[in-house]
Amino acid sequence: MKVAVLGAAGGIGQALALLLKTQLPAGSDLALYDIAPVTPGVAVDLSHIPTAVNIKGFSGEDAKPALEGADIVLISAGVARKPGMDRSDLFNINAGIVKNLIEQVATTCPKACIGIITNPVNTTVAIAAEVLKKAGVYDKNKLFGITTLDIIRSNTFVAELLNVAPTSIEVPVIGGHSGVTILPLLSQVPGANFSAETIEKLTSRIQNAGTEVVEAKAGGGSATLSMGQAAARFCLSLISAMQGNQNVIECTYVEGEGEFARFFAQPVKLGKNGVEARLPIGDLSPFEEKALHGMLDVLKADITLGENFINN
Ligand SMILES: NC(=O)C1=CN([C@@H]2O[C@H](COP(=O)(O)OP(=O)(O)OC[C@H]3O[C@@H](n4cnc5c(N)ncnc54)[C@H](O)[C@@H]3O)[C@@H](O)[C@H]2O)C=CC1
Ligand SMILES: O=C([O-])CC(=O)C(=O)O
Repeated sequence: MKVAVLGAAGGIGQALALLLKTQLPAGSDLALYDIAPVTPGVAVDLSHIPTAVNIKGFSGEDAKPALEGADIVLISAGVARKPGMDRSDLFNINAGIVKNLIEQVATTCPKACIGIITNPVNTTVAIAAEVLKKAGVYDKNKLFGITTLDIIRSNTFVAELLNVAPTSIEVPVIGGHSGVTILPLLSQVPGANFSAETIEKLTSRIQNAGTEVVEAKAGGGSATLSMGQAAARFCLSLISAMQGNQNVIECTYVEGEGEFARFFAQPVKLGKNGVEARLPIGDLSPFEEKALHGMLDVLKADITLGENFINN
């Protein structure tokens, strides 16, 4: 199994690389790529950790040496938010970065599963899909927007309120990955009978948790360590499913049947070739129904922006 991390010298990339170096199955290969010249050094640094994971670092304009033979490609290359910015403000720079990297994926490892972390995820995933389609290698079961951070945040905040172990909670989060498009399904959490007021406040906190970190870091970036953990969880789930484990389920932003929007975060069953089945979102409370229908214009516009970036 080979995993390539693109953007590996960044805040997320380094945290993710550390977690993968220590948690990938024995015998795995881990390739780190970033335009920053420090990247081979990040790999040398991590190579001193005694795990059976082979690690190599690559820098410069060419991502292909890192991508050769990759089974999974995780992309966090790009710029992060500063206070006062919205995720959509990152589009101008990050759209081109994702386009360029996905073009290299399409020619070097077209069968790899791809996890997009770079914001705005609602849009960058659409960009990736259109680039892969143009290259004739798009497989909608192998392209994921990584929304796991929304899930782990929800788990943490709900566990705090219920005063239970954080690891005992699993909140499904559907929609997309920005503002109102992030919809935690709190009504589906067993044992959580929150009041309407608590649900409203908690939903809003989860939707704005990225901003909570951006403001707390006061100009020094956005969530990196929790995102590293979230991406590592997603990657390890995917690997587990690719290796034949059954019933590996994660919420992730994928192209589905288009019932709500072309791309939509929902629970999926992962398997040997990426998405094995898209699972129903289940019963929604009236509050969640309203929020779901309220988000769709925003989500669809985010997706169209990405599609037009490649096709117009
Ligand atoms: N999906 C999610 O839930 C989350 C997404 N993010 C997003 O992840 C992205 C990365 O965030 P951080 O790691 O904090 O930023 P960072 O600035 O610490 O790291 C980004 C890295 O990308 C590299 N890079 C820039 N252009 C590149 C290119 N053309 N090719 C290769 N590498 C390139 C930079 O050299 C840098 O090392 C941002 O867009 C951020 O908004 C952040 C948190 C959560
Ligand atoms: O808020 C940001 O800019 C980074 C992000 O996506 C998150 O922390 O959820």
